[in-house]
This record gives sequence, C-alpha cells and structure tokens, in this order.
Amino acid sequence: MEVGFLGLGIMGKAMSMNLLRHGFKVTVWNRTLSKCDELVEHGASVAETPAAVVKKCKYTIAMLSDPSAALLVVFGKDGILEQICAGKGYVDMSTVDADTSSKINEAITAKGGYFLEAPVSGSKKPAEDGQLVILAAGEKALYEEVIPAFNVMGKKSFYLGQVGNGAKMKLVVNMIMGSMINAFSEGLVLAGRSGLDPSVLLDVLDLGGIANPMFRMKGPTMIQGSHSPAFPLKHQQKDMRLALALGDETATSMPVAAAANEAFKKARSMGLGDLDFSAVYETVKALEQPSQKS
Ligand SMILES: NC(=O)C1=CN([C@@H]2O[C@H](COP(=O)(O)OP(=O)(O)OC[C@H]3O[C@@H](n4cnc5c(N)ncnc54)[C@H](OP(=O)(O)O)[C@@H]3O)[C@@H](O)[C@H]2O)C=CC1
Ligand SMILES: O=CC(=O)O
Repeated sequence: MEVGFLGLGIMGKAMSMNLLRHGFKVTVWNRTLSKCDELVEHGASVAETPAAVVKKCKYTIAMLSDPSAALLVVFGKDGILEQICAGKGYVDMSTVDADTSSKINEAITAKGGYFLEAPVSGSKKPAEDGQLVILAAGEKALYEEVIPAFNVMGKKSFYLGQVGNGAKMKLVVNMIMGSMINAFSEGLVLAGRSGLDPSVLLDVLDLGGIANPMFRMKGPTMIQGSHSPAFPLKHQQKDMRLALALGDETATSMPVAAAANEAFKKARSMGLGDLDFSAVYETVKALEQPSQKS
C-alpha cells in the first residue's frame, strides 16, 4: 500500500517510520524539509509540497501541530486542495477542534475526495511501538480502506461516526489528562514540602486505585526535574484551550480544566512550551513556599 505522510514532528516521524518498517511505500513531506532525510534513509520518497504528495498517492495522512497548521496545509498555496480529487483520501490525525475538521471535510468532499479525521491517544513511545489508540470519524469507506495503516500505527481503532466526533473525543481525553498531570504535580510538591519522599508517594500511588501508566512513566523523571519532550506542553495547552471552547459551546462547567489551562499558560510564559507537558510541575515548584509561621 502506498501512502503520503505530511508532518514529521515527534509523532509523525515515529508513525511514518512504522509504516515503512511494515512494508508500506511512503512519500513524506515536512515544512522543514531536512527532517525528511532520516525517513529517506529508511526507504521513504520525498515530495516538495503537500499537493505533490496528494498527486502521487491515493491516500495522504497528516500529523500537524494545531488547527492553523492543519488548515494551511489544506487551503494554502501548494496545499491538498490543489490535487485532491475523486478516488483520493485525506486522513488528518492531528489534534484539532471539530470546526477545523469540518472545514477541511467540506472543502475536500466538494472536490470529490474522501476525508477522515483520526486523532490519536498515546504519545511518543506508543507511536514508536505502533500502540496508539486511533479515534476516527468521517467517511466510513475511507476508514475501511486505511485500516491496514491504522493497524500498523495503533493497537485499537475506534470509528466514531460523523466528522467532529473524533476531534471531540480526543479533546475530552486530553482535558482529563491535562487536569490529572496538574493534580499529580501538586501532589508531588505537597509531599516534598510535607517532609515526605516523593518517590515513596509514587510507589503508594502505583499500588492503589488511581495507579496509571502516566504517573508511572512521568513520575520518576518529574522528580528529577527532567522534561524531555514526548508530548510538548504547548500542544497540551492548545488541547486544553480547545476543550474549554467545547465546554463553552455545550455550557459545560469545567473549573478544574480551566485551572489546569492557567497552569499550562503560566508554564508557557516561563518558556517551558517546548518541554514535555510534565514541565507544568515546575510552575507548582516555582510558587513561593508559604511561611511556616503564617
Ligand atoms: N507528542 C505527542 O505525544 C502527541 C501529539 N499529538 C498531536 O499530534 C500533533 C503533532 O504532535 P507532535 O508530533 O508532538 O508535534 P511536533 O511539534 O513535534 O510537530 C509538529 C509538526 O507540525 C508541523 N507544522 C507546524 N506548523 C506548521 C505549519 N504552519 N505548516 C506546516 N507544518 C507545520 C511541524 O513542521 P516543522 O518540522 O517544520 O516545524 C511538524 O512536522 C499535534 O496536534 C499534537 O497535539 C497527539 C497525541 C500525542
Ligand atoms: O495527546 C497526547 C497523548 O499523550 O495522547
């Protein structure tokens, strides 16, 4: 099967590498073209524009940073719309909002193409291991045609119906995750300032009802103050912002998520946006410790 792949960031690189490893013919494009070199060493071809990828491939997958990048790659000069036509499918796996996905869907279907949104749950390591959870919605026929690629990139694919449902599901999941990492950060700092060993807190958490892979994976490196990016904090804050907008649309009160979003914004203002989202821990640590006397 031949596929195009747009966007070779942390996720796109790992996902397209998996496709190559499993025998797919892959044509890649990335805004910063030099990032294609490593994929070429593993057998990929390169195209100079998103339009050139679509011209060559029946199916094109995108994994881009945010709604503005997703829209630019479709509607911009040398974008998807210049070559999409009947018989070609476009699968956007970026995390965006439902409105962005709907705009892309309308434009692509107006040209006779097929569209599927398919954001993923799972970070750098699950992407490298082909263990993502894929949240697809849109054209069912396209979903069925690209299942072989999904099976290589992920451990489970959900088909969620109409365009927008995949984006919404992803935002709900990441709203919960962003809130959790904030509570976890506060717990680690609270333990330390209360004279407890935060590593022992990790062991206690891991044996109880709120044990989870995120605490297990991030806890030890957070305690060390190491936040090498797997899921960049700037993207987590984008997801909180989009989830809060979904909350506005549906009149859903989300005070916990709103507070978590403020912490991520603060982290960005501290220059931590390109670090892992676990760096929100540094915002809690940075807050002045109240005087023991007061
Ligand atoms: N990292 C993670 O753990 C996960 C991320 N996601 C989501 O997946 C998407 C990608 O994430 P990730 O790989 O981590 O992000 P990165 O920041 O590592 O990569 C972003 C990609 O988008 C490209 N890009 C950014 N702006 C533009 C633009 N204006 N035009 C064209 N291309 C652009 C970048 O190109 P360039 O190289 O030129 O900068 C790069 O290829 C995001 O939506 C994120 O929320 C979902 C699940 C997990
Ligand atoms: O979007 C991030 C993730 O870990 O999932």
